[in-house]
Amino acid sequence: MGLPAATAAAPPPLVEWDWSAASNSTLSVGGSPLLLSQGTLLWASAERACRAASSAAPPVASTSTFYALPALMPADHAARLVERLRPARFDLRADSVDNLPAHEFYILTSGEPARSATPPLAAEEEEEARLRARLARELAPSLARLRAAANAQFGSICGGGCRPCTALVRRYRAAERRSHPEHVDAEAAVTAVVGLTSAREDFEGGLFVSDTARRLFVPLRAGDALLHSADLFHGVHVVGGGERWSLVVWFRTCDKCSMHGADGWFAARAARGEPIAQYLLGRRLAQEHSGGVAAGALGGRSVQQTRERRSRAAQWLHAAASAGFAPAMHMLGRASLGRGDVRQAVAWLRRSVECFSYETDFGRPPIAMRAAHGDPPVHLPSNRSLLLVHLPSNHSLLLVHLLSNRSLLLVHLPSNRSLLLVHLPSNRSLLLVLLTSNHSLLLVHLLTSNRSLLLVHLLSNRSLLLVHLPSNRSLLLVHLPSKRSLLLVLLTSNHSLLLVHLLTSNRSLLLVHLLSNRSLLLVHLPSNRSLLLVHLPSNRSLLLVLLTSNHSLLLVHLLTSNRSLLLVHLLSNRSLLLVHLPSNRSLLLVHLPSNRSLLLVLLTSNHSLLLVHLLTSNRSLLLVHLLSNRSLLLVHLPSNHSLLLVLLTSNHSLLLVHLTSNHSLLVHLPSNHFLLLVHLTSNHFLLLVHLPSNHFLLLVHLTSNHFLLLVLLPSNHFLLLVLLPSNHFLLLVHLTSNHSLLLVLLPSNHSLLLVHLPSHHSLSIPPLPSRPHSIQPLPSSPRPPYIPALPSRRKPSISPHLLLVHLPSHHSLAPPAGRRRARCRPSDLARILLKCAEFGWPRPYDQLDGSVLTDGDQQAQGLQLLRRAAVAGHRVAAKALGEAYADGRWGVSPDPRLAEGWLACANEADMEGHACSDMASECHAAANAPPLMISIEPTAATSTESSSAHRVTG
Ligand SMILES: O=C(O)CCC(=O)C(=O)O
Ligand SMILES: [Fe+2]
Repeated sequence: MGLPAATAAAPPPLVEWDWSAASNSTLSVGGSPLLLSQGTLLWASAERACRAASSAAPPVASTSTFYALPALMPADHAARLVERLRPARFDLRADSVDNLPAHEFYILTSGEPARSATPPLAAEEEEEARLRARLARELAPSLARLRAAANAQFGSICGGGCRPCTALVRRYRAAERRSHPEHVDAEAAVTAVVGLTSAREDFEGGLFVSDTARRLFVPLRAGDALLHSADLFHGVHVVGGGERWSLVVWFRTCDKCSMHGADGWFAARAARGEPIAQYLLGRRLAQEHSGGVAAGALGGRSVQQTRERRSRAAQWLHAAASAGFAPAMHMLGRASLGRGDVRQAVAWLRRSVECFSYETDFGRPPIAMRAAHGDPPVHLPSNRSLLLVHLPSNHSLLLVHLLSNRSLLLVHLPSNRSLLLVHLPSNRSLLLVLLTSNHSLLLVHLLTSNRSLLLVHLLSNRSLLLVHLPSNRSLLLVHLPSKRSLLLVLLTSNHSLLLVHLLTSNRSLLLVHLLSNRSLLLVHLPSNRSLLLVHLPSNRSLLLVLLTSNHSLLLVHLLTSNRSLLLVHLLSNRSLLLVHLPSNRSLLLVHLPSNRSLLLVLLTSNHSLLLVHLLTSNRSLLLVHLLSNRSLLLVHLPSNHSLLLVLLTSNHSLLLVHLTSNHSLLVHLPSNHFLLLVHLTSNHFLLLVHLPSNHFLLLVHLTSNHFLLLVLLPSNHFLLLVLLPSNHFLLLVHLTSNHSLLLVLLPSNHSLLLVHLPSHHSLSIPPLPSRPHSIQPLPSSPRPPYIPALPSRRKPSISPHLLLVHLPSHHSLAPPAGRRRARCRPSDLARILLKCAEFGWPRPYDQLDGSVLTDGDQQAQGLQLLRRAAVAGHRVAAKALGEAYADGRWGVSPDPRLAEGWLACANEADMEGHACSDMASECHAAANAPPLMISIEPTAATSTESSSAHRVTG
């Protein structure tokens, strides 16, 4: 499969920055001294294997300088800031670095207390505004010290004009976010990071700097700060437990918080051949042409100028990539993806991952894009949770997520759009949700810790079937058909059975109670409120009580042990009672009350008992038959023609059949306490649960589209799950008692995917035989440096604990290139994306950048998705739309004004990070316009960046 993750080296060790060589200096700020410890990161030449053969000379080495400011802020101020923010709502917007929820709280934007990012209730909004203002006040002395240091140490960047424009608090903790992949802060002139909790005390790891060969952790304690410029490649990784909080301050220049004067300081270094500077320059040019930092100049730029900037951006990025600089390769990959060139994108992104010397999340390509290229994408985040996505050729989607706490989340979306979701949390409970294409819902929740089982089945006819099997082995079954009758069966741990059938249509009630001593209690309350009660105690005598609405009482007690008969009849109203005891000792009893219901009891010579109760008012029929072998047969046929049948055989097993007018339910409970439940709904769904006495659970679900779901949970906590949809796709998940996971996937193309993940935490994806790479120059780039095929540079590290085998039908480990391509059309991907969008998955367009859809015959949908994403504040989408209108790609007519409008939206997002949601309303008019039909009312040109977006109509 040749996954990038498979070829990545081992996770980086926790190496700390060595400050012993740092040169210290002191700055006086407001009369008090500020200690500065200088660190230097040397960008050594990239490994030869990562460099292009065409770049003969090794790249120019360069350095990135940064400063540690010990105790910049008093530690108790840092602690107070954390405490104030603990109850606050953190922003979960997609992070611009890794697209995952950011978990950050903005205090300042544009140098002022930030506005709320998401519109909350007014009262909450006000409270947040007060909190921000208060934090801004409290932070002012620390920000002043940082500002002085930034202007003093980075004078060539700031020109003395740097001011704190953005301040935000980030939080890293379990179940939220543990890391922030490597990046440069390209949109800040200078950055300061202040630790709010202490490395080594509150957490391990934390902030690190990287030269792509290794990560060096900078152990900031609460109150310590790190000051750096855009050429510092850095990230965060918190190892193990613990909580890290940090204050991030982005400095920009002049009163308007722009990048004026601070955006080109690396140009000369780029020209000298420093890859990091070439990368920054390429990035910034790319940003500018798409409405990036130099927004002010955008209004006046022609489409031709935009093209030129893009081509220059590509040239610089190619230069850095040729020198083996992995982040530049990553950016070129993203650019290829934006153009819909999936193959080229994969080549670049794969290379960017390989050119790191350690395992990192940086550059991990979007999941679906990798799937489109034919690789079952495996995502292994640094917290060692496992995300596996398999997109077989039939476009069904299988997603398995195994979290570090060993809980398992499995989502299967077959091509017929039914959805299967299995969640197996670490406490070994199982949650299974199946939403088929006809919108019926199956939900199984199995809490293995106490072994209780909850099963909810909501059929498309809106009838509801609920089975609850708690740990004490009692069984509760509720069936609520669409006609609102209710069937409830309770089988308690002492093996007594309670069955309640409430037909709401006529409101008659049937209740059967089979006690643990195996006596039977039966109560029938028809709509006319007469009461029929049959009690068959364990000594096999029969007690029958009938209390009609007219208060007459009929009581029959038949003691079979001595065969004596006791009969009491109290007729309050002239109803008729008839008792017949023939010579063969059979007994016939007929009761015809004034309401003309009929009660008939027949005790034949072989001592079997037949009881018929026909309530003529609603014509429902109740029949009890106690055969000589002492089995009991009970038939209830209510007026709605549903049929309820209970048979208690001589071996005390119970057979219960409920056949409603829609042909639905059958339950069999044999004497050895096996439970067999078959549910056959009118739309031919079949649900079968088998629970043998040794607590194995077998569940089979066969929907009308021939989808088969089978779950087997043996008593030793093994879990076996087999899923066979109509397209012959087989999924088998086996979770053994030692908590290791075995997953077998056999798609319709007969390829086999097997993942074995043992219980201990060591997890790695084994590599597969390396395939030759062929990275082609980007078509849009004017004579870009050519990067030839490279040999795999590292020896794969095979973990003995993980077995991953992918065996396609022709038994080779990698399908031939032609076939791979055949499966990898962007239009396949488009279908998947549309499907995701249909299910309302969170921001599918984020994963795909939306733009893959704009390839081929689905441009209109692609544009619509991009538009939706842009309106939601997604700057990549706004950028892509802007570029589309600038170039006239994806079938849109070139339109400089629209291009400008969308790029301005993207730019606003770039500038403020969180301003997209506000821009959403400004972009709204443009966004709601039907695709390809947008026109602009002619207006006088204005200089404001985003005003054109307001003017869009149609
Ligand atoms: O949290 C940190 O220490 C740094 C975060 C960071 O690098 C950023 O937000 O750009
Ligand atoms: Fe950063």
